[in-house]
Amino acid sequence: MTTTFSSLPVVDVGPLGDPKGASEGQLTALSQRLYDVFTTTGFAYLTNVPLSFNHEQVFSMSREFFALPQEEKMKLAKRSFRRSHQNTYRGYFPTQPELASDNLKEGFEMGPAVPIRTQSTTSSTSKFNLAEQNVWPEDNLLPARPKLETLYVELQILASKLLSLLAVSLGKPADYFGSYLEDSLSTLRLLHYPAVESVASGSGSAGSDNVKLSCTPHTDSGILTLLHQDSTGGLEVRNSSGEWVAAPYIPESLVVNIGDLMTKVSGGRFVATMHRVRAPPMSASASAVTGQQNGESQALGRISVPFFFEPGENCLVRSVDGDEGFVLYGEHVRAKMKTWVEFQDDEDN
Ligand SMILES: O=C(O)CCC(=O)C(=O)O
Ligand SMILES: [Fe+2]
Repeated sequence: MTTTFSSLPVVDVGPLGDPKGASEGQLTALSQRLYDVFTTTGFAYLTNVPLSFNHEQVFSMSREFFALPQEEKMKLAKRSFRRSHQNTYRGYFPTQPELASDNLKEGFEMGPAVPIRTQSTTSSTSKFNLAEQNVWPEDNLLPARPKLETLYVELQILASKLLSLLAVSLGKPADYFGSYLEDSLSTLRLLHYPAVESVASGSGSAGSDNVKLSCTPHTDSGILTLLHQDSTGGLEVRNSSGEWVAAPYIPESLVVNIGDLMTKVSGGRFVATMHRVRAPPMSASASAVTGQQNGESQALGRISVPFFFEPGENCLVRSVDGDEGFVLYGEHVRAKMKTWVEFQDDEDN
């Protein structure tokens, strides 16, 4: 159950990056701490994360992508946006102001760089190929590509370390989630929320319900999300009293949260907490996509970079209590996609 928290807890995961390896005592303490936060808030900040890129580097990789001319981004559009394209799951999605003005975001999604070889058992009737290869801009239009690929690998390693700790916290061996790593489909998503004209800077309190949103209230559908957010702010998390609690920027931290499927896996112990993102005001200057112009920072919105840890398509996902049957991850994600705005078009999934 979510609790009536009024701020998100901070978890120092420094020991995970210790080159000498974390001690047994440190791992036990971290495992217990993660259990505590995921059974109460379902959300936390992670500090001292073992990644080679700092925030400025991550956000500049992302800005590099969004600063590409729209026609270059549209060359990478998923098939729901460009019928002639082959890519269905990876690639670019543009903003959809008509379909979803309260979900105003453009994004670029990448999966593993190494091709997935295992044949899917869930794809025969679906038009989505979850195991498809990444798409990238031509030539040297995106020099950040190798860094993004490295970031992906490092986030996958961090997620797998966190999963080991969670397994132990649930009374299972540290390698209990090993099968989730096989042909894992994890997604690194670059998101840009354009600034919205009608939003005054600093308007409305975090608790207010009457606010303009750029990402509607939702729970994440999968296992675990690791989020880089820039200093614009706007992420809010709902507590058990229904209040929206601000999750402001903490320099160099990642936000971590539990997805719906992990709630099932944990036998209902871990909570997938509802969250939303407020529309960035025009005066937000943290994440100018095109950078400095005439010496002034351009107010172009918010950048965030969620990494969704996803098992392989054929992974059997079941409760640690062994009492609820199982779901194939591929089936789970295909069912969820029908509800996501960036996969909507006029055909069935
Ligand atoms: O941009 C954010 O801070 C959150 C994004 C998010 O919740 C999502 O993509 O699932
Ligand atoms: Fe989310």
